[in-house]
Amino acid sequence: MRIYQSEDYQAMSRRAANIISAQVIYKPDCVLGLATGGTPVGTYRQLVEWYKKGDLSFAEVRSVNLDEYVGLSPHHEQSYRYFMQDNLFDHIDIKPENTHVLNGLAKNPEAECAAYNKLIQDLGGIDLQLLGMGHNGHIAFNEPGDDFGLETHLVTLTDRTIDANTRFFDNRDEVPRHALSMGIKNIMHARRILMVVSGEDKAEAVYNAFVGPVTTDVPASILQLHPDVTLVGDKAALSKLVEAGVPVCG
Ligand SMILES: O=P(O)(O)OC[C@H]1O[C@](O)(CO)[C@@H](O)[C@@H]1O
Repeated sequence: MRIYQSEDYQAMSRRAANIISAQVIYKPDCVLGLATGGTPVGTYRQLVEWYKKGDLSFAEVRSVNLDEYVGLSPHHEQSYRYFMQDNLFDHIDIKPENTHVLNGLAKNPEAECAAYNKLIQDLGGIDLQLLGMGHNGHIAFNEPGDDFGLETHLVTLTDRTIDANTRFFDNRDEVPRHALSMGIKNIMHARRILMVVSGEDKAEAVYNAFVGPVTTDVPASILQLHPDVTLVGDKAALSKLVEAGVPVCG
């Protein structure tokens, strides 16, 4: 596992975008696993900037997103499909048919999840999976206690996640209670994993995930068992790791 410590959010975003760029340059038709949430926004902004400068092309890239809220249409401003269009897809040359986000309006969520697992397999698996992490150590919407063996599945969000995501909605009641999410098994099958973390409020989760025991209580702790993980964080988010003496690259 490699840990890169960046001065601040902007530097962290640039570093993460560099890693994604390298993946796209080395394998132009790679499969990128993409994430939503506040943390990767700066990474996407940087990728768009480089694309606009002509440094990068996504023309052959395929993408699969981690999760989607149940009940939100792709046009809802808080849906993850909307987020991806708004933050990345609408600004680069990725082909619309090559971008994949779970359908939160699927009549049969189980069939939607099964089809998504097959899609990932048919694409040849994920080359690089970008991840953020929740305060309770969740990755995608895999909440504490969820089975590590799950593939894409229907999730009931925890109160803590609903609280954390209320900032994106008008009020707490509007936050969906369910989501469709890739499972830990899908994530662990990605060839490479890139996690981005920012802010002091994530420091404890980062510590628990990478220094604590591997346990379903902290879903991200499973990443300790993945052979190719890169963690990119700002100083604040990595502060407890550094205090504990975990070696980090500058
Ligand atoms: O980057 P943020 O906004 O802190 O979110 C962290 C995590 O929470 C989620 O947004 C889901 O609640 C994930 O998609 C993300 O990895």
